[in-house]
Parts: sequence; C-alpha cells; structure tokens
Amino acid sequence: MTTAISIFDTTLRDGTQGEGISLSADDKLKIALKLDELGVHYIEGGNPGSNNKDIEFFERVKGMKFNAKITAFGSTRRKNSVAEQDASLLRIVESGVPAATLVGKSWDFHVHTALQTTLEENLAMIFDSIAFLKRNGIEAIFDAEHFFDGYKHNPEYALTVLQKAREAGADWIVLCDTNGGTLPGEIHDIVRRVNNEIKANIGIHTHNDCELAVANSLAAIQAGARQVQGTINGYGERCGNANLCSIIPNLELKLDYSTIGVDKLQQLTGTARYISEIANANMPVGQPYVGNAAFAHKGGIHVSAILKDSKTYEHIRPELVGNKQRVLVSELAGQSNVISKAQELGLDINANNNKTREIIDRIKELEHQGYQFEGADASMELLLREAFGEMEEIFQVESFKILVEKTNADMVSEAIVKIRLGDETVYTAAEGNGPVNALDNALRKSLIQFFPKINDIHLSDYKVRVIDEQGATAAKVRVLIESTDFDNTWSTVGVSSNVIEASWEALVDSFRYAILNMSKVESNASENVREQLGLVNH
Ligand SMILES: CC(=O)SCCNC(=O)CCNC(=O)[C@H](O)C(C)(C)COP(=O)(O)OP(=O)(O)OC[C@H]1O[C@@H](n2cnc3c(N)ncnc32)[C@H](O)[C@@H]1OP(=O)(O)O
Ligand SMILES: CC(=O)C(=O)O
Repeated sequence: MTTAISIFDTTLRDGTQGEGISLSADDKLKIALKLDELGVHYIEGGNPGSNNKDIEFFERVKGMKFNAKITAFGSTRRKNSVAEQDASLLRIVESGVPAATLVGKSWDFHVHTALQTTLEENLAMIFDSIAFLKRNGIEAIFDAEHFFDGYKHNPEYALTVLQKAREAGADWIVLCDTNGGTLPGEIHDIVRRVNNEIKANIGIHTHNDCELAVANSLAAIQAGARQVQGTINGYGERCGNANLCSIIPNLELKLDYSTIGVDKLQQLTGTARYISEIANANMPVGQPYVGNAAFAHKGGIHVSAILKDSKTYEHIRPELVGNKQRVLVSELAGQSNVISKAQELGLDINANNNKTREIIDRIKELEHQGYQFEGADASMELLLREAFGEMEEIFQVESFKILVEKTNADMVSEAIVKIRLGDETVYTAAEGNGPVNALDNALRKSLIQFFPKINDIHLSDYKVRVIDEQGATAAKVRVLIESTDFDNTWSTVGVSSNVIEASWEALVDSFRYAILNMSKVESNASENVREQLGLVNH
C-alpha cells in the first residue's frame, strides 16, 4: 500500500518571489488551470493582503471550478493587535478561499529581531490568527518559518510554536527551511523528532540555497512528512524553492509514494515548459526529468549503447514524465548518432553504409571550423538530406548586396537579393533596421510570392558568438538563428569571419528548411513552381 503525499504548489506565491518572475492576474489564472490539470492538491495563488493583482486573481477564481484547493497566503496578525481587525487576515477571508497558509515565526531570534516583540506575544499572534481562520471555516495551513534554524537554537520554543498552532486548530503544520541552509541528515532527524512529539499532519517547505531543496524535501517525507510545498521549475526567493518537477517523479517513480499518479505524471514536462513560457523564464536544458537535454545523448559511446537498450544510459523511460529521448550529432558523434538521426528523419541507412563515415567526417570537419550542430537541428537535417541525395534544390542564391546609410536622423540598411527558383530569376530589395533584418526582409519578399506561408515565419532568436577571440574584429563568428511559425521552432547555423555572411548562411538554411517541411505537408507554391522544383508527387 503506497503512502499518499499531498502536493502543495506555491509557484504563484513563493515562485513569484524569485528574481525576474512576475505574473499578471491573467498569467496566474492560466498557470492555475494548468496546475489543476496536472493534479496538484493545493494551488497557493498569492497574497491578497499584498497587492491588487492577487486580489483580482482570487476574485476571478471565485466562480471557477478547480479540483485543487485554491489557497491564499498571509502572515499571522501584527503584534499588539487583534486578528478580527488585521487587514491581511480580513483580505484572506474576503478572498473566499477554502484554505489559507499563514506564516509565523518559530525561531526566537526572529521574534526578537524581525518582529521586535516577546516570545509570548508571538505565540498569541499564531494562536489568534489560526483560530480566526478556523472560525471562518477556512482550512488552516501553518508555515513555521525558519523552523529548522529555530529548532537548532531553541528546540523547546520551536516545538511550543507548533503546539500553539495545533491547539488553535491548524490542519497542517509545515516545517520551513526558510534560509535553505539545512542538510538532508539534519532535516530527516528533526522531522522524525517532531513527528514523535506533535500529533499533526506535518508538511515540508524548503529553499534551495545549498542546492539541497529537493533532497531535503525527500528526506522529510522519508521521516514522516505528508505534504510537500514547492514550485514548478524551482522558481522562488533567492536560489528558489524545492522543484516539484523533480520531487513528484522522485516520489512516484523511485520511492513508491503516490502524488498525482503515474498517468498525470506524463503531463509534467508539458506543464513545466508551459509555465516557463508564461513566466518568460528560459528553462535550463539540463533540468532533471523535464529539461530538453534530460534524455539527450551526445557521446558516441552512449548513443551506440542506447540504441541497443535505452536503460544503458537512462535512469527512467522519458515518456513516464512526458519527455523524450534525443540524439545529438556533433564532433563527439560516432556512426550510431548519425544512424539514429537519419532513421529519425526517415532516411535509408544502415551501419555498413560508407556514407555514414563520410558524414561523420564532414560534421567533425565543420565543427572544427566552428559550426555547432547540436543547437542547429534544422541545419543538421539539411546536411543529412543533402548527403543522402534527398534534398530538393528549392532555390539558389545568385548574389546579395547591402547598403548601409547613416543620415543625421537615422541609420538605414537596404539589401538587394538575387535568387533563382526553377527557371525564374527573382530580384528583390528591402529595407531593414539593420543589415541582417534587411536581408531577411528581401529574401522573404522574393520567396513569399511562391510560398505565401513564409509570411507566418519569424525569427525568434539571433545569437552571435565569437569563435576565435584572438582574431579580434577579424575573428570567425558563429550565428545561430531560431525561427518559428507558431507551431514549430527550428534552429540553423552559419559560420564566417564576416558576421553578415554567417547570418545570411543561417537565414538561408532557415528558409530552405521551412519550405522543405511545407512541401511535405501543404505547400502554397503555385503548381508551376512546385512542378519545376520537383515538389509535386506524381
Ligand atoms: C518566508 C516568506 O517567504 S514570508 C512571505 C514573504 N513575502 C512577501 O513579503 C511578499 C508580500 N509582502 C508584501 O506585500 C508586504 O511586505 C506586506 C503587505 C505583507 C507588508 O508590507 P508593510 O506593511 O509595508 O511592511 P514591510 O513589508 O515593510 O515589513 C513587514 C512587516 O511585517 C511584520 N511581520 C513579518 N513577519 C510577520 C509575521 N509572521 N506575523 C506578523 N507580522 C510579521 C514585520 O515585523 C514588519 O513589521 P514592522 O513594519 O512593524 O516592522
Ligand atoms: C513560508 C515560506 O515561504 C518560508 O518559510 O520559506
């Protein structure tokens, strides 16, 4: 019989205390709906005593149906006052939530220094505030701030704090490692002792200042905690909160606890990426379980083995958390990487094909020159298709020219591009706010008449990296361009000692790739041009 662990998500509250994370009420609503789909049990939406955005969020969720309990956050009443008149507690009641978290001090040092009150008054603040929530029919979760530091300095007072919260009717007592400085062994030991002393539902809330928030949460659960608080992608104050994207699968797949269930677990990667988009925070590629590289294999020896059995280099099947295996092709590749990539693209290859060795040699040579294909999936696909003779010559570049004019008021770039499509030669000119933008506009203008869907494509990222720093302004540069058509995103690479040429190379690859993929699904090119380009299936 597996033990159930309650998952308490505080992405919308403690997550927004992370530097660079700021969510509108709309964003919060979208994230709350996504978290509800994932199956977390509590969604802490914010602090209605803090700002109007959070008040708006709670107003808007009032009429909506959630499976999770929408939870409001606040602190115990102010010192020397009464709970019934405390603005923050009143806002919580007005927000109409079924559950609320109240943070209270459990470290005597904080009572003296931060609150500047007596130990007795702090106990009264905790008791009064929890009792007030309970009188208003609200489930009360008590977050014992700095509990572990408090327990280490004055265990008797820290335990009295918990006891007070319990006497007032707290439904959960959550032990917080607020400063994130406690180690897993200490957490395990202290939670076990608390569990023996206090008859209550115990929870854990950790921060990642020693990069131990996940380990500490697991240690607490193994010592008897039954609720874990954390955030998606580990967003949160300073170094962040415990990352639920690691805690949930560790509990479900490694420790045999039940949380959201193994079916919902498959939504984890999608949820993490969706929330990172809304939060406008890039996910680290190597983020465990849900990162793009969590199951990406680069070394030739690894790839050779995973093709025989994925378990050789994967601790779980990526599909269990909604992620997928990826094979990267780079200078560290062996023939297995190329075979795998070619098979993924539906190209006909086998281990004895001499082409494999030629392709690897070419990739290694290009990477030696400065190309980097692991971050340029589309350029890699074009290279492989070309090597296999499966690449239609969609258009040929005959020439391009750029003029840059500086006037008093402005700096304008103009590009003139000459390309051949089938037996037509197309000249176009376009302006842009810089030379690359002008080239992009001119190339787009010449292609759009044949492929109207080009209109949907735009550059979503443009990165330049100096490869040979010693060459200074004569150094080689690598340009990586990311393009998107809203449904798909792809990346291309160009290398040259001239930044415009490198950008042009990446730009041309991006359009070639887009048109190639359009032709597979639906092309808007006129029949005549499609015929000439060999894009028509006879
Ligand atoms: C561990 C945590 O993450 S706790 C949550 C932290 N999150 C936030 O602070 C974000 C939201 N906070 C806010 O919007 C504001 O800080 C507010 C609205 C809560 C308070 O704003 P202000 O009234 O201007 O006070 P300010 O932020 O300067 O100081 C906090 C006050 O709360 C008091 N306080 C701190 N913790 C508690 C507590 N657990 N119980 C009661 N009072 C507390 C402090 O002693 C201080 O009081 P003081 O002004 O008498 O010194
Ligand atoms: C409550 C909380 O966020 C903390 O103690 O870290």
